[in-house]
Amino acid sequence: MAIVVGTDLTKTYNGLRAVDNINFSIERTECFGFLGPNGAGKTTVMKMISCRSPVGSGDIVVNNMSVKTDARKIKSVIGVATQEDNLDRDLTIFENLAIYSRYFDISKGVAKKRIDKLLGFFDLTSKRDTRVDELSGGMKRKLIVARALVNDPEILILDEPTTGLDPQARRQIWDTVIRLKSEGKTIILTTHYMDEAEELCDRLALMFDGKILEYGSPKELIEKIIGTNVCELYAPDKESANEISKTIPGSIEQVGSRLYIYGNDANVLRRMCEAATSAKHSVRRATLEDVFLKLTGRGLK
Ligand SMILES: Nc1ncnc2c1ncn2[C@@H]1O[C@H](COP(=O)(O)OP(=O)(O)OP(=O)(O)O)[C@@H](O)[C@H]1O
Repeated sequence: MAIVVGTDLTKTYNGLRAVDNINFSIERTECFGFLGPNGAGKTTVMKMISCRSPVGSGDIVVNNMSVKTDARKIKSVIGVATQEDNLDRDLTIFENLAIYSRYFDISKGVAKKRIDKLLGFFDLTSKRDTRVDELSGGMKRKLIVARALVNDPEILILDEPTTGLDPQARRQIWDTVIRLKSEGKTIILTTHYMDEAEELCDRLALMFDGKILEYGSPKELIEKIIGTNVCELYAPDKESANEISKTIPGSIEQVGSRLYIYGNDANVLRRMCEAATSAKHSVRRATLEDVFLKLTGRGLK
């Protein structure tokens, strides 16, 4: 059953259509991702879902309530881990969480129990009384996610949860998302990392220039738009890539001197490239990055 439904959603900033007539439906307890490059409109959608920015036109219904009329109630069922670090740097981890819990009128006793549980869950108990200033980037990010859970929301929004983190801290956030999902939370996340989207998301909306280009599970999207494999071919220059592309049948994308040749059978792809040119090439499994490249002519970065 859908828990969040966006219909004909548009948002314009000074004439710029940051979100351009999109439709989406997020199921209860799934992890749904908005994947797209910088400026695609992902954060703007998150702000509208969480009632932090009014919808331009169209509507979003959360738990059968419209963001236009029921913002207060919707805010009580959503937790938001924002992209920017807006923690209070002079306060400790515990104080940051305790202050936040007051916005939701949670009694001191309940808040303390919930915070202690969250600190355990996020492996931050030993840092309970440490000031935010003294935490690593990964710990701060975990604290931002923990803070989003203080009101025990049904829906957790994670806006670019791992941008700028090292691989180990990234993995910790991923494990946390997987655990929260298994506990029944609905998770909505934005990312421009295709590996993150593939690892965490049950379904995805691929966003570009304010629009949703495609919608589905990572596997469905890859199979539908690319197939199973990609041969990446490195021509000496753009002109020769152009010439080579004319001799290879099938679905091809060119970016400068590089050709991306799509197909299902790795051996067929390899033989096709070998027959066409002596230029260096390699065959690998298709990814969401390939899907983006094919749909937009550019990558996610
Ligand atoms: N408050 C604002 N005022 C004016 N323009 C805005 C505002 N917020 C976002 N925009 C513009 O809207 C577009 C979409 O921005 P948004 O932050 O939603 O994209 P994004 O996909 O989340 O990008 P990123 O990955 O960089 O966070 C961009 O062109 C951005 O400059």
